[in-house]
Parts: sequence; C-alpha cells; structure tokens
Amino acid sequence: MNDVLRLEGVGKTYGLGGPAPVTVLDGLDLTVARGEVVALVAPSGAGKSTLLHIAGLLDTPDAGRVILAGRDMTGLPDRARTEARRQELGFVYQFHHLLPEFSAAENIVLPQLANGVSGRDAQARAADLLGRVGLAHRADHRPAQMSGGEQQRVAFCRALANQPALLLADEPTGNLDPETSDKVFDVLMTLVRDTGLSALIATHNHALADRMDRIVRLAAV
Ligand SMILES: Nc1ncnc2c1ncn2[C@@H]1O[C@H](COP(=O)(O)OP(=O)(O)OP(=O)(O)O)[C@@H](O)[C@H]1O
Repeated sequence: MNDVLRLEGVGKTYGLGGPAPVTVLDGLDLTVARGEVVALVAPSGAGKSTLLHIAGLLDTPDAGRVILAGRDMTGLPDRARTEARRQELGFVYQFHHLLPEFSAAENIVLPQLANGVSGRDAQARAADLLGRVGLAHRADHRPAQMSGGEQQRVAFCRALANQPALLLADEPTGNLDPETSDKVFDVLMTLVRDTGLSALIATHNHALADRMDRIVRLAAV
C-alpha cells in the first residue's frame, strides 16, 4: 500500500434525521501517496474543514472509509482513533495555537513527551527541526516574543515533532501578509520535502496550490 491516506466514498451529512439535513460530502474519493503533497482547493462552504476533520480522525463520516497508513479507521473506538491521530498525523492551522507560557523548543518537546519519547531525544529533535526552519536562535523564546511568521514556523516543527506519516494543514500561511506567506510557505515545503513527509494542504491561494504535486478541487455538493 503506497497511499498514506485513502478516502473511499466518503459522505457526510449534518443534522441527519432532523428537519434540515445538510449534505456536505457525497461519495468523495481522495488519496495522498507516500511523499506526495496535495493541495486542497475549495470554495467557502464546500466542506474543506469537514474533509480535514474526517481525514484527521476528529470526525467520522456517515458513509465510506478512511484508510490511514494502510489501516482502516472505520468503526474504531475513540481511543484507537486518538492513538492513530497522535502517531500518524501532524496538524497545522491558520493560527499557530502554540502554548504561550512555553518556549519554542518546549512547544516542540511536549508532544513528543506525551508520545513516550525521552526528554533528551525530544530536545534533540526540537533543536534539529528549529534549525531546519532557521529558528535555532529562537529556541528559548516564547511565542509572544516572535513574529507571526516565526510562530508559524515553530508550529510546523511541532506538527512534525512525532514524525507523522501525514501532515494536514488548513491555510497554514493564511494569517500572514502575502510576502511573509510566500517565504513561510517555502520553509514549509522545504521541511516537507527534506523529511519525505506526505501532506494535504488546504489553501485558497492558487499560486501556492500550483507549487504542490497535485491539486484536488472540492466542489459544493
Ligand atoms: N455542525 C453542523 N451542522 C450543520 N451544518 C454544518 C455543520 N458544520 C458545517 N456545516 C455546514 O456544512 C458546510 C461545509 O462546512 P465546512 O466548515 O466544512 O466548510 P468549509 O469549506 O471549510 O468553509 P470555509 O472555507 O468557509 O471555512 C457549510 O455549509 C456549513 O454551514
């Protein structure tokens, strides 16, 4: 199995059985191959967040299957899904969501400790990742002491801390001005390529989407 993510016939309807059900996804097939970076482009309201939540095991589809790293997630109990999420997935959002009271390095160390990595190994990995995004000199700074672009670069490192199989990103540079967005996106792409990571990256920015391996367009149902 060479696909890191396979969505097969995925459907999602909100308010099923109620007076006003909203079908957002219907028979959706999507794959991300190992090492592939896929852009997800969707008009507002087409279900981009719903799709990312389903792929990220934060929500379950009403129909179809989600196969992550070769393992069918359908019907797994919450605990197993949480475990798979922690082991296989990294997340980046439009806003960095770093813990404000911790330094850049600590923000990257903490998720590793939660996954059973030793303190020494976690710190070495944090230092390596910060070096890759050009922030070795910011390791001891807290988020509020960094610029928006720097905060987002730390968030990329945190997403990769546990060496996930797949990165899921929702407008990862959407909060930055266009020039910073371009530069920070370069950093993300270099990081993804250098680590051989697979990624599904939602963006409204067509120039950024064009730089990925493949574009998946989500149409409103
Ligand atoms: N819990 C819910 N109950 C009912 N409808 C919902 C619910 N969550 C989302 N929707 C509807 O489903 C559709 C898709 O929502 P979703 O958040 O996935 O869109 P999106 O493509 O991410 O939009 P945007 O880019 O504007 O954030 C929208 O029409 C939304 O109103």
